[in-house]
Amino acid sequence: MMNLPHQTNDSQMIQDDQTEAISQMKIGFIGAGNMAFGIAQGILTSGKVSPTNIIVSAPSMNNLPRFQERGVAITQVNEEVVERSAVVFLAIKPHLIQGVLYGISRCVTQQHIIVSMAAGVTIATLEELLPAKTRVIRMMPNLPCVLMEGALILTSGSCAGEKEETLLKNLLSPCGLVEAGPEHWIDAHTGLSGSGVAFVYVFAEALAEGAVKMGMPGALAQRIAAQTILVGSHAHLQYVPEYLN
Ligand SMILES: NC(=O)C1=CN([C@@H]2O[C@H](COP(=O)(O)OP(=O)(O)OC[C@H]3O[C@@H](n4cnc5c(N)ncnc54)[C@H](O)[C@@H]3O)[C@@H](O)[C@H]2O)C=CC1
Ligand SMILES: O=C(O)[C@@H]1CCC=N1
Repeated sequence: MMNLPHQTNDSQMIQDDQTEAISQMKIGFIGAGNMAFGIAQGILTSGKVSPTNIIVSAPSMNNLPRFQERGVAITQVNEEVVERSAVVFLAIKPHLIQGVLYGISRCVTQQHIIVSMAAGVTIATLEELLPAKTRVIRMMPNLPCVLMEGALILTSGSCAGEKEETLLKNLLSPCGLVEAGPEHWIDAHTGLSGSGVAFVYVFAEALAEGAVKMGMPGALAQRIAAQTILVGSHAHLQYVPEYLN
Protein backbone atom coordinates (compact mmCIF):
# COMPACT_ATOMS: atom_id res chain seq x y z
CA MET A 1 0.00 0.00 0.00
CA MET A 2 1.42 3.40 -0.91
CA ASN A 3 2.67 5.32 2.15
CA LEU A 4 1.15 8.77 1.91
CA PRO A 5 3.01 11.78 3.38
CA HIS A 6 1.14 11.55 6.63
CA GLN A 7 1.11 7.77 6.79
CA THR A 8 3.81 5.45 8.17
CA ASN A 9 4.38 1.72 8.00
CA ASP A 10 2.93 1.67 11.52
CA SER A 11 -0.37 2.81 10.00
CA GLN A 12 -0.39 -0.23 7.78
CA MET A 13 0.22 -2.49 10.79
CA ILE A 14 -2.50 -0.67 12.75
CA GLN A 15 -4.85 -1.03 9.78
CA ASP A 16 -4.22 -4.76 9.55
CA ASP A 17 -4.93 -5.21 13.28
CA GLN A 18 -8.06 -3.06 13.09
CA THR A 19 -9.96 -5.11 10.52
CA GLU A 20 -11.06 -7.60 13.17
CA ALA A 21 -11.88 -4.81 15.61
CA ILE A 22 -13.99 -3.05 12.99
CA SER A 23 -16.12 -6.13 12.40
CA GLN A 24 -17.10 -6.00 16.08
CA MET A 25 -17.38 -2.23 16.30
CA LYS A 26 -20.67 -0.51 17.25
CA ILE A 27 -21.35 2.36 14.86
CA GLY A 28 -23.97 5.07 15.17
CA PHE A 29 -25.36 7.77 12.93
CA ILE A 30 -27.15 10.81 14.30
CA GLY A 31 -29.17 11.84 11.26
CA ALA A 32 -30.63 9.39 8.76
CA GLY A 33 -30.52 11.42 5.54
CA ASN A 34 -28.70 11.23 2.25
CA MET A 35 -25.17 11.25 3.61
CA ALA A 36 -25.77 8.90 6.52
CA PHE A 37 -27.41 6.47 4.11
CA GLY A 38 -24.59 6.82 1.61
CA ILE A 39 -21.92 5.98 4.16
CA ALA A 40 -23.91 3.26 5.90
CA GLN A 41 -24.71 1.67 2.53
CA GLY A 42 -21.03 1.68 1.56
CA ILE A 43 -19.99 0.10 4.86
CA LEU A 44 -22.80 -2.48 4.79
CA THR A 45 -22.26 -3.46 1.14
CA SER A 46 -18.63 -4.21 1.89
CA GLY A 47 -19.67 -6.64 4.62
CA LYS A 48 -17.06 -5.10 6.96
CA VAL A 49 -19.73 -4.37 9.54
CA SER A 50 -22.90 -6.28 10.38
CA PRO A 51 -26.10 -4.20 10.22
CA THR A 52 -26.81 -5.36 13.75
CA ASN A 53 -23.79 -3.29 14.84
CA ILE A 54 -25.22 -0.07 13.43
CA ILE A 55 -27.86 2.21 14.91
CA VAL A 56 -29.33 5.37 13.34
CA SER A 57 -31.41 8.17 14.80
CA ALA A 58 -33.67 10.85 13.40
CA PRO A 59 -36.50 12.88 14.98
CA SER A 60 -39.11 11.44 12.62
CA MET A 61 -39.71 8.10 10.97
CA ASN A 62 -39.43 9.65 7.45
CA ASN A 63 -35.91 8.39 6.66
CA LEU A 64 -35.57 5.51 9.11
CA PRO A 65 -37.38 2.66 7.28
CA ARG A 66 -34.68 2.31 4.59
CA PHE A 67 -32.15 1.64 7.36
CA GLN A 68 -34.49 -0.71 9.21
CA GLU A 69 -35.03 -2.68 5.96
CA ARG A 70 -31.26 -3.35 5.97
CA GLY A 71 -31.31 -4.72 9.50
CA VAL A 72 -29.97 -1.51 11.08
CA ALA A 73 -31.36 -0.52 14.48
CA ILE A 74 -33.34 2.73 14.47
CA THR A 75 -34.31 5.18 17.17
CA GLN A 76 -35.67 8.69 17.55
CA VAL A 77 -33.43 9.31 20.55
CA ASN A 78 -29.91 10.61 19.78
CA GLU A 79 -28.58 9.73 23.22
CA GLU A 80 -29.37 6.09 22.54
CA VAL A 81 -27.08 6.19 19.49
CA VAL A 82 -24.22 7.51 21.62
CA GLU A 83 -24.84 5.02 24.44
CA ARG A 84 -24.86 2.07 21.99
CA SER A 85 -21.96 3.10 19.74
CA ALA A 86 -18.17 3.45 19.82
CA VAL A 87 -18.00 5.55 16.64
CA VAL A 88 -20.73 8.17 16.21
CA PHE A 89 -21.19 9.93 12.87
CA LEU A 90 -22.84 13.35 13.09
CA ALA A 91 -24.92 13.37 9.90
CA ILE A 92 -27.17 16.34 10.57
CA LYS A 93 -27.16 19.72 8.87
CA PRO A 94 -24.51 22.16 10.11
CA HIS A 95 -27.00 24.53 11.75
CA LEU A 96 -28.23 21.70 13.96
CA ILE A 97 -24.81 20.65 15.29
CA GLN A 98 -24.86 22.91 18.36
CA GLY A 99 -28.27 21.76 19.54
CA VAL A 100 -27.58 18.09 18.87
CA LEU A 101 -24.20 18.15 20.66
CA TYR A 102 -25.81 19.97 23.58
CA GLY A 103 -28.29 17.11 23.81
CA ILE A 104 -25.78 14.24 23.65
CA SER A 105 -22.73 15.64 25.45
CA ARG A 106 -23.55 14.06 28.80
CA CYS A 107 -23.36 10.62 27.11
CA VAL A 108 -20.04 11.23 25.29
CA THR A 109 -16.94 9.61 26.85
CA GLN A 110 -13.23 9.48 25.99
CA GLN A 111 -13.85 6.01 24.52
CA HIS A 112 -16.08 7.44 21.80
CA ILE A 113 -14.88 8.69 18.43
CA ILE A 114 -17.18 11.48 17.29
CA VAL A 115 -17.03 11.96 13.50
CA SER A 116 -18.59 15.13 12.09
CA MET A 117 -19.36 15.49 8.39
CA ALA A 118 -21.06 18.88 8.83
CA ALA A 119 -19.86 21.28 6.17
CA GLY A 120 -18.07 24.32 7.58
CA VAL A 121 -18.16 23.21 11.23
CA THR A 122 -14.55 23.29 12.43
CA ILE A 123 -12.72 21.00 14.81
CA ALA A 124 -12.43 23.95 17.21
CA THR A 125 -16.21 24.40 17.27
CA LEU A 126 -16.82 20.70 17.70
CA GLU A 127 -14.35 20.43 20.58
CA GLU A 128 -15.91 23.49 22.21
CA LEU A 129 -19.34 21.82 22.15
CA LEU A 130 -18.13 18.39 23.34
CA PRO A 131 -16.66 17.30 26.67
CA ALA A 132 -12.91 17.88 27.17
CA LYS A 133 -10.63 15.19 25.69
CA THR A 134 -13.30 13.89 23.33
CA ARG A 135 -11.72 12.15 20.33
CA VAL A 136 -13.05 14.18 17.38
CA ILE A 137 -12.64 13.49 13.67
CA ARG A 138 -13.90 15.95 11.06
CA MET A 139 -14.53 14.63 7.58
CA MET A 140 -15.96 15.67 4.26
CA PRO A 141 -17.55 12.84 2.24
CA ASN A 142 -19.70 13.05 -0.87
CA LEU A 143 -22.83 11.30 -2.07
CA PRO A 144 -21.10 8.82 -4.44
CA CYS A 145 -20.26 6.95 -1.22
CA VAL A 146 -23.60 5.27 -1.76
CA LEU A 147 -22.11 3.71 -4.92
CA MET A 148 -18.85 2.97 -3.09
CA GLU A 149 -17.21 5.51 -5.43
CA GLY A 150 -16.95 8.40 -2.98
CA ALA A 151 -14.08 10.72 -2.13
CA LEU A 152 -13.59 11.49 1.54
CA ILE A 153 -11.06 13.64 3.39
CA LEU A 154 -10.73 13.41 7.15
CA THR A 155 -8.71 15.22 9.80
CA SER A 156 -8.28 14.61 13.51
CA GLY A 157 -8.91 16.88 16.46
CA SER A 158 -6.51 17.57 19.33
CA CYS A 159 -7.34 14.32 21.14
CA ALA A 160 -7.36 12.03 18.11
CA GLY A 161 -4.54 11.05 15.78
CA GLU A 162 -3.04 8.47 13.47
CA LYS A 163 -4.73 5.54 15.25
CA GLU A 164 -8.22 7.04 14.88
CA GLU A 165 -7.51 8.27 11.35
CA THR A 166 -6.32 4.81 10.30
CA LEU A 167 -9.37 3.22 11.92
CA LEU A 168 -11.74 5.56 10.06
CA LYS A 169 -9.85 5.07 6.79
CA ASN A 170 -10.17 1.31 7.24
CA LEU A 171 -13.87 1.55 8.15
CA LEU A 172 -14.69 3.98 5.31
CA SER A 173 -12.47 2.42 2.62
CA PRO A 174 -15.48 0.61 1.06
CA CYS A 175 -17.07 4.03 0.43
CA GLY A 176 -14.32 5.08 -1.98
CA LEU A 177 -11.08 7.09 -1.82
CA VAL A 178 -10.33 8.09 1.78
CA GLU A 179 -7.39 10.26 2.76
CA ALA A 180 -6.35 12.00 5.95
CA GLY A 181 -4.71 15.37 6.08
CA PRO A 182 -4.70 18.83 7.64
CA GLU A 183 -8.02 20.55 8.37
CA HIS A 184 -7.61 23.13 5.59
CA TRP A 185 -7.90 20.27 3.07
CA ILE A 186 -11.50 19.76 4.28
CA ASP A 187 -12.75 23.14 3.04
CA ALA A 188 -10.94 22.66 -0.28
CA HIS A 189 -12.48 19.21 -0.60
CA THR A 190 -15.96 20.54 0.16
CA GLY A 191 -15.82 22.59 -3.01
CA LEU A 192 -13.77 20.10 -5.03
CA SER A 193 -15.79 16.99 -4.31
CA GLY A 194 -18.44 17.45 -1.64
CA SER A 195 -20.17 19.88 -3.95
CA GLY A 196 -18.02 19.22 -7.01
CA VAL A 197 -19.83 16.04 -7.90
CA ALA A 198 -22.93 18.13 -8.72
CA PHE A 199 -20.99 20.18 -11.28
CA VAL A 200 -20.14 16.97 -13.14
CA TYR A 201 -23.87 16.42 -13.70
CA VAL A 202 -24.22 19.97 -15.07
CA PHE A 203 -21.24 19.39 -17.38
CA ALA A 204 -22.68 16.09 -18.61
CA GLU A 205 -26.04 17.72 -19.36
CA ALA A 206 -24.30 20.54 -21.25
CA LEU A 207 -22.32 18.05 -23.35
CA ALA A 208 -25.51 16.14 -24.16
CA GLU A 209 -27.48 19.30 -24.98
CA GLY A 210 -24.87 20.18 -27.61
CA ALA A 211 -25.38 16.82 -29.30
CA VAL A 212 -29.17 17.16 -29.06
CA LYS A 213 -28.99 20.54 -30.81
CA MET A 214 -27.17 18.73 -33.61
CA GLY A 215 -29.97 16.19 -33.90
CA MET A 216 -28.93 13.32 -31.62
CA PRO A 217 -31.72 11.77 -29.49
CA GLY A 218 -31.54 13.05 -25.90
CA ALA A 219 -31.29 9.69 -24.13
CA LEU A 220 -28.45 8.56 -26.40
CA ALA A 221 -26.66 11.89 -25.98
CA GLN A 222 -26.93 11.59 -22.19
CA ARG A 223 -25.51 8.05 -22.21
CA ILE A 224 -22.62 9.02 -24.48
CA ALA A 225 -21.88 12.10 -22.35
CA ALA A 226 -21.78 9.91 -19.22
CA GLN A 227 -19.58 7.32 -20.94
CA THR A 228 -17.24 10.08 -22.16
CA ILE A 229 -16.84 11.50 -18.66
CA LEU A 230 -16.40 8.01 -17.21
CA VAL A 231 -13.61 7.13 -19.65
CA GLY A 232 -12.01 10.51 -19.23
CA SER A 233 -12.00 10.05 -15.47
CA HIS A 234 -10.50 6.55 -15.69
CA ALA A 235 -7.75 7.86 -17.96
CA HIS A 236 -7.12 10.82 -15.65
CA LEU A 237 -6.91 8.61 -12.55
CA GLN A 238 -4.31 6.47 -14.31
CA TYR A 239 -2.08 9.39 -15.10
CA VAL A 240 -2.78 11.77 -12.21
CA PRO A 241 0.57 12.54 -10.55
CA GLU A 242 1.55 10.62 -7.44
CA TYR A 243 0.65 12.34 -4.17
CA LEU A 244 2.99 15.26 -3.66
CA ASN A 245 4.64 15.88 -0.33
N1 LIG B 1 -25.55 15.61 0.92
C1 LIG B 1 -24.30 15.71 0.57
O1 LIG B 1 -23.93 15.59 -0.60
C2 LIG B 1 -23.27 15.96 1.62
C3 LIG B 1 -23.63 16.27 2.92
N2 LIG B 1 -22.66 16.53 3.84
C4 LIG B 1 -23.01 16.88 5.21
O2 LIG B 1 -23.72 15.80 5.78
C5 LIG B 1 -24.65 16.28 6.73
C6 LIG B 1 -25.99 15.69 6.42
O3 LIG B 1 -26.35 16.14 5.17
P1 LIG B 1 -27.51 15.38 4.36
O4 LIG B 1 -27.43 13.92 4.65
O5 LIG B 1 -27.42 15.81 2.95
O6 LIG B 1 -28.82 16.00 5.05
P2 LIG B 1 -30.30 15.39 5.06
O7 LIG B 1 -31.20 16.57 5.21
O8 LIG B 1 -30.46 14.44 3.92
O9 LIG B 1 -30.33 14.51 6.39
C7 LIG B 1 -30.28 15.11 7.64
C8 LIG B 1 -30.88 14.13 8.63
O10 LIG B 1 -30.81 14.69 9.93
C9 LIG B 1 -32.04 14.42 10.59
N3 LIG B 1 -32.20 15.34 11.72
C10 LIG B 1 -32.70 16.58 11.70
N4 LIG B 1 -32.68 17.09 12.95
C11 LIG B 1 -32.14 16.14 13.76
C12 LIG B 1 -31.85 16.03 15.14
N5 LIG B 1 -32.10 17.05 15.97
N6 LIG B 1 -31.30 14.89 15.61
C13 LIG B 1 -31.05 13.86 14.77
N7 LIG B 1 -31.30 13.88 13.45
C14 LIG B 1 -31.84 15.02 12.96
C15 LIG B 1 -33.07 14.54 9.51
O11 LIG B 1 -34.27 13.89 9.90
C16 LIG B 1 -32.35 13.79 8.39
O12 LIG B 1 -32.57 12.40 8.55
C17 LIG B 1 -24.63 17.81 6.63
O13 LIG B 1 -23.90 18.34 7.70
C18 LIG B 1 -23.90 18.07 5.33
O14 LIG B 1 -23.13 19.27 5.40
C19 LIG B 1 -21.32 16.44 3.54
C20 LIG B 1 -20.94 16.14 2.26
C21 LIG B 1 -21.86 15.88 1.22
O1 LIG C 1 -25.09 19.46 1.63
C1 LIG C 1 -24.01 19.80 2.14
O2 LIG C 1 -23.88 20.46 3.17
C2 LIG C 1 -22.77 19.27 1.47
C3 LIG C 1 -21.51 20.03 1.64
C4 LIG C 1 -20.79 19.71 0.35
C5 LIG C 1 -21.85 19.19 -0.53
N1 LIG C 1 -22.94 19.04 0.09
